[in-house]
Amino acid sequence: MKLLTIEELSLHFGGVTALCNVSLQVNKGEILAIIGPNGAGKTSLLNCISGLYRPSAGRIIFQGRDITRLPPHRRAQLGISRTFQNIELFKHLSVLDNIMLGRHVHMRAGVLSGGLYWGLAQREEVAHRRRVEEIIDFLEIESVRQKPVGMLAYGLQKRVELGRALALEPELLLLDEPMAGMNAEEKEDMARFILDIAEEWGTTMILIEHDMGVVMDISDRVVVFDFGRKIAEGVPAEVQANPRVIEAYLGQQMGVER
Ligand SMILES: Nc1ncnc2c1ncn2[C@@H]1O[C@H](COP(=O)(O)OP(=O)(O)OP(=O)(O)O)[C@@H](O)[C@H]1O
Repeated sequence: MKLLTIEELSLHFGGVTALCNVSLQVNKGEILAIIGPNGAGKTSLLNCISGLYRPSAGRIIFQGRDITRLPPHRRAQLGISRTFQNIELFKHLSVLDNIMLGRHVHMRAGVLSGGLYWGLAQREEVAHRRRVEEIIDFLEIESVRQKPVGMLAYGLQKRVELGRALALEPELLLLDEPMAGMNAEEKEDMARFILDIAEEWGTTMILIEHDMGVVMDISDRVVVFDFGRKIAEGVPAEVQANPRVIEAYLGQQMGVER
């Protein structure tokens, strides 16, 4: 079953073509990896899906609904959540509070109604906290839950960012290089969490990743970008053996000049 359909998407920045006529489909429950050289358009695609960028042409259909013109917060309400290439957290706030912020789309009691109907606001707060605690347990960060995020090691901060994105209870989770800058052990942990999210919650994920070992291990399908165009897609083994992909990207990764 299709969760997301991208139809002939293009995105231009002045004379730069970030995306050119890209079409792809994402099935419900799958882990789709996006790979390609630097500047290929991978982050631009995620930005178009989350609503940060408005495409120059094309359509984005999520759960049968055209979301191309919806602002980011409406897409979040529909169940699209993301992490960023560079960690976007409030460094001085605790792990718990940062993840709690990810619940905002589910909060009904605003400041005013919270004051008027204190009971409702309090009940809501308790329910949200319970959910956040579950996520903290799931990500195995109980021991640092009260610590300011800025004090944590980089790998743990990345995990907190994943927690904030999960707090939205997304249908579709967009992960922009979730393992960038991590050591082997941290990468292994992150890979395990991604697989567990898919298994426990059935969350569909699109992930940008440069580490081919990780891509091969955890993704159901791989889409390859080069110069803003989709140049290949398929199951990991298929893509890895594709001569065009080897020329554009994998050869480069293995130290072969383009
Ligand atoms: N906000 C922007 N303004 C101008 N140009 C941009 C902007 N965002 C992206 N681009 C350009 O669009 C092209 C695609 O960039 P994008 O960041 O999507 O590539 P990428 O595949 O994610 O690269 P990387 O692996 O380095 O993150 C690049 O040429 C980039 O310079």
